[in-house]
Amino acid sequence: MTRTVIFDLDGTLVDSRPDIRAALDRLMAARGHPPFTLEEVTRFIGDGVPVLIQRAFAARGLPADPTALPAFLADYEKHAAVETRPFAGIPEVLDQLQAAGWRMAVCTNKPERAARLLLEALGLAHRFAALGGGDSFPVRKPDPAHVLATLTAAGGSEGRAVMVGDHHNDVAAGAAAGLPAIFCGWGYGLPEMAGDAPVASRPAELPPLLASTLAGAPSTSSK
Ligand SMILES: O=C(O)COP(=O)(O)O
Ligand SMILES: [Mg+2]
Repeated sequence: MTRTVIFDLDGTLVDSRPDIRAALDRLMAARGHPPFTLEEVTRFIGDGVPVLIQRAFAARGLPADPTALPAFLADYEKHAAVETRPFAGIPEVLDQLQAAGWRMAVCTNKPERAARLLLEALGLAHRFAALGGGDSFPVRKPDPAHVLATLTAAGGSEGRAVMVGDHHNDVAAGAAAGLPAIFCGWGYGLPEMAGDAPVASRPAELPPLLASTLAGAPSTSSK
């Protein structure tokens, strides 16, 4: 029976911070505000673009602006793959997992259209059986329904799936969905966000860790 790995996107498969930061800085510059540091932007990422914008505006003491989200997205979608690249080792890991028969999906809080454009620009889109974006379903991570809907769309089954991500939202959504999770130490999350999840410190550790994590997980499905 097929095994499925559900990957988070930002901070897990791709280092998207430079282009998120650039689009955010253009948004702020248009309002007469200075750019953010990479560290500031790192803390804004993880809960989707609407929250990213809220955090950026709050950091500059700006009131909410309903025009900011569509302006950011229109700009970011055009420039999502200028500097964004897969983390070193990720393409090889995807090759290995595919060869080992793993089905792969992406469950990201990034809006679906931007995520799809980015994966296509990087030549990675064809790898994934499903893409669940931050606006694909009525809920998003840490809500487990986001993970489960992505798993269903990929044709996977709950007892044979693992969630892989770099943020507390990924670990929490996986756990609440009944899926074991692996925390990616190379991403944007703080180390304590791993909780009890096993930690991969670099992408090459993922294939063996995925196999052992799934083997050690209680089976919740006979499908
Ligand atoms: O868009 C975000 O804030 C985070 O996206 P991710 O879920 O792929 O990490
Ligand atoms: Mg992430």
